[in-house]
Amino acid sequence: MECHAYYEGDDDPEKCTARRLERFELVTLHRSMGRVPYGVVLNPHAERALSPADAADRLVALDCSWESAGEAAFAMDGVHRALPFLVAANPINFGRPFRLTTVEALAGALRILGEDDHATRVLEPFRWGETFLELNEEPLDRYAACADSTEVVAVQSEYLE
Ligand SMILES: C[S@@+](CC[C@H](N)C(=O)[O-])C[C@H]1O[C@@H](n2cnc3c(N)ncnc32)[C@H](O)[C@@H]1O
Repeated sequence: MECHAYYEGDDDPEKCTARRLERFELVTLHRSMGRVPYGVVLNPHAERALSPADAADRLVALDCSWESAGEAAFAMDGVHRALPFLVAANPINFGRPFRLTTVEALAGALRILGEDDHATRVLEPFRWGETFLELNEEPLDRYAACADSTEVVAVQSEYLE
């Protein structure tokens, strides 16, 4: 699975997970929207939740600050999908649902799509990376066993109750 990110460059470069992934050759960063390839776009505003039915060979994230991650920022072409309830393990938003870093979003998506080894690999450069998979092990296993987005949303509703 190819991992891509559009890099907006408005977040603290020291803490930016996409830049770190690029250094480890685990993601391809694009600095122009026009160069972002077509794929499954990880978009928290998308209507449909990601599920194993989303046969994908390319994931695309938008790396920017949360302040500029409004709906309009996700202007790239592709199949837009939101990640279901998952909890952040990064130190800035630890324990907070839905507000994932770029690497957590990519890893969560890879796990839901059955690419477990790849998910582990992208998290390796982060000291809290393993914690993300541990914290979310049960929901990730359950989402990965779903047939489609409707089932994923049904599982998610149990965590939101
Ligand atoms: C807003 S950026 C913040 C990046 C952060 N500065 C970093 O260093 O990783 C996080 C990106 O991850 C993806 N993402 C995060 N949470 C998500 C969710 N709940 N559903 C879908 N995509 C999500 C989106 O592409 C989003 O733009």
